[in-house]
Amino acid sequence: MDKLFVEGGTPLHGSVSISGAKNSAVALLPAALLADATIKIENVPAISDVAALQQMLEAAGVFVHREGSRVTINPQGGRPAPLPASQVKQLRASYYFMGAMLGRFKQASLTLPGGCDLGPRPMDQHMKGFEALGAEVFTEKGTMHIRAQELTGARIYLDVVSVGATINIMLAAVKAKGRTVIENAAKEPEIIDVATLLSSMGADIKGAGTDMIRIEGQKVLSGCTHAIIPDRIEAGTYMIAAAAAGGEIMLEPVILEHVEPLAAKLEEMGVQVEFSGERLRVCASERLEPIDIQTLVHPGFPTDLQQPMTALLTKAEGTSVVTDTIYSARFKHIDELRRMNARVKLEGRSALIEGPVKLQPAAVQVTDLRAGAALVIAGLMADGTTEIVGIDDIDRGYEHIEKKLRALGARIWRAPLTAEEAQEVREY
Ligand SMILES: CC(=O)N[C@H]1[C@@H](OP(=O)(O)OP(=O)(O)OC[C@H]2O[C@@H](n3ccc(=O)[nH]c3=O)[C@H](O)[C@@H]2O)O[C@H](CO)[C@@H](O)[C@@H]1O
Ligand SMILES: C=C(OP(=O)(O)O)C(=O)O
Repeated sequence: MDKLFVEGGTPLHGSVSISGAKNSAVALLPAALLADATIKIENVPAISDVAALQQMLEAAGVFVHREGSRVTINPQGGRPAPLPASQVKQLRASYYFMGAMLGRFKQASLTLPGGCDLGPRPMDQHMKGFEALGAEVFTEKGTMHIRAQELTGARIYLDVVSVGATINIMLAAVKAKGRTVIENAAKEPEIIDVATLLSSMGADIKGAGTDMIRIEGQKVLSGCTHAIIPDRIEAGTYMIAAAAAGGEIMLEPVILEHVEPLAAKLEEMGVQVEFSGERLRVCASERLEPIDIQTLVHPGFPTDLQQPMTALLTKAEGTSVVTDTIYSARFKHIDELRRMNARVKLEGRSALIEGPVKLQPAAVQVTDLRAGAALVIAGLMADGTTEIVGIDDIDRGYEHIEKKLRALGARIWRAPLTAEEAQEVREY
């Protein structure tokens, strides 16, 4: 276990290269189980969520080889073996093994997945989808079991717009008999990315990226090569970091439409954002206007950037209101920001952030992945050295965060925790 030190006060300058999207990668690796031949996935981020998924695939008898950012997966030796609970609990996306194993083996057994603690994260819509396809779902001693004699296409209306349920149902439905229609589907770019991989494998999927997805099931899916889209949340985090620390940075590659909701909000604050092809330039402003933000399903403002934005808004000149309509309790970072002198009031699902304040360095604890990003950004703004523990959560989703920030001129470094500190983080 490590901790991060961030010495604030240095503006960011230079270029940062954006890795492949975490939320695509974590679905694409399990999706490879569905193929009858080798799948090559390019632009795979070097993050601990991916490492855990690799171990889970290997536990299921699948050959996985990583070379640089390319991962080769040969799923032919795959079997519906129980997956190691310690890895399953490490991340939310372990749940994609349910859809992928159900599609491939007509059965799956999994302990409840982990991931960020953002308030209740039920999986009823995933189960509703699996049951509609003909599976029986039951839980025994904390393990979920899903079994089907045969999977048959069905019309499935999602009561809640869910990224995970949409992808999980797609994974099972590509191997079901006949046509599946997912109504009120989520429209996030990562869903299109998963559909692109499955289509390259020979699946027949129409409408990914709209709220109605139609899938004609196939008996056999072939091998292919697929490159993951750039991570819009990682890109967004560096955009916010530049606005917070000051300076001017270039990000590449970035897909304009994917970061548009954030770019629009930063521009409202007075930050300059310019696109040229897949390059994006962010130029900070001395004076930042306060803004209101509501997180929404795509193409609305992404909840995953709500926490980093809260940190930035402590610098705006006036009161900003951030409302998270997706997660009721995605505010655990607020207490840590308050330790750094932030003035934030919580009212239900909204945070009222009063600015501008000069953030002070403190010893702070990461409570979840994007809370970690928020604390790094706060550290870049603070007058002195901030010490951040619990950074395993940051490593779940950001490839070499301190190296990328250092290359932009930030003073940030990593050091091992003492035995006592490690114990405190475990007990937190
Ligand atoms: C690995 C991954 O891709 N994680 C992302 C994914 O999480 P995840 O797929 O878990 O998020 P969902 O889109 O499913 O959740 C959205 C909302 O629906 C609710 N819900 C979800 C499923 C369900 O069966 N029942 C239900 O009520 C959730 O509690 C939440 O309030 O999308 C979230 C919303 O963009 C992002 O914050 C996460 O980064
Ligand atoms: C909430 C997130 O991740 P997960 O769903 O994996 O917990 C995130 O990426 O911000």
